[in-house]
Amino acid sequence: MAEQDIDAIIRVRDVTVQFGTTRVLDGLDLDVKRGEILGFVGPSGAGKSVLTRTIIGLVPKVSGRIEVFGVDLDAASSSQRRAVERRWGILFQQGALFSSLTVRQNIQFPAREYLRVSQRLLDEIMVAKLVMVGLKPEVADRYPSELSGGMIKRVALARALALDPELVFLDEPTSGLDPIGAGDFDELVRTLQRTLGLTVFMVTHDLDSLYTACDRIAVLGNGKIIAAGSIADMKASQHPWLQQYFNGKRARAVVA
Ligand SMILES: Nc1ncnc2c1ncn2[C@@H]1O[C@H](COP(=O)(O)OP(=O)(O)OP(=O)(O)O)[C@@H](O)[C@H]1O
Repeated sequence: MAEQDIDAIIRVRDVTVQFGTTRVLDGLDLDVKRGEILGFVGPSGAGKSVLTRTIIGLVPKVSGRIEVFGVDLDAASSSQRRAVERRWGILFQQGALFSSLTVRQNIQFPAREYLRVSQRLLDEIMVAKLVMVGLKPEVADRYPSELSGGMIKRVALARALALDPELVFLDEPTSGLDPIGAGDFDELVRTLQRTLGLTVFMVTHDLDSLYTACDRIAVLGNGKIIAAGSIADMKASQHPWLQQYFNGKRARAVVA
């Protein structure tokens, strides 16, 4: 086995997904390496969320193979699958929090599902995670409707971190935040990734996030990865979508 394969926390091979006759992913290959923040971009509707949901097993694939932590999730037993799920955390784009649950209940949700521990320990874990994402323990008994957009994202991140994951999926984590809030969130993700040694798979449209938070970028187009590499690689690409995205007006605003 090649060394880069050993370091791939997520390995996607020849994956095809379609809905009815519409093929969204078409023989897609992608590696996410241990300890990196991979920014996953592409045109709206290209299938970024579909790939994320396919990796975590929420969308069935027509063909192909996906390994997470070296485990082929199709071949895994339910207990092996649960063991893998226990090692990842997810921040979904929509419905980031359960609106009928308090912050405390939201953050404790995964722990209740996967751990058999006392309420006291659950509360300790919850407070530790709130502090980790820069929130005060006092927000624990508020409902999502009583929080700002930035606080909701932070609570959702705290919930994603509840089980001390090694891998985190973030689906457009900065969408809906103002540029300062988004910048703060990027910095938080970067800091947590460094201190906790996380591997992060981040779907984003946010050019600032790609510049400041991501180690590597993969671009989805026509159901496949059309480019993967550094910002410099993206800017040097002759692909029309990459040219427009990384060298267009908005890109210049970011680097100016
Ligand atoms: N459950 C589903 N049933 C049918 N079609 C679906 C389903 N989920 C996604 N699609 C279709 O798959 C395509 C890719 O959707 P997806 O949400 O992954 O795009 P995306 O790249 O994440 O877009 P955006 O950047 O706008 O969030 C879209 O055409 C979408 O309508």
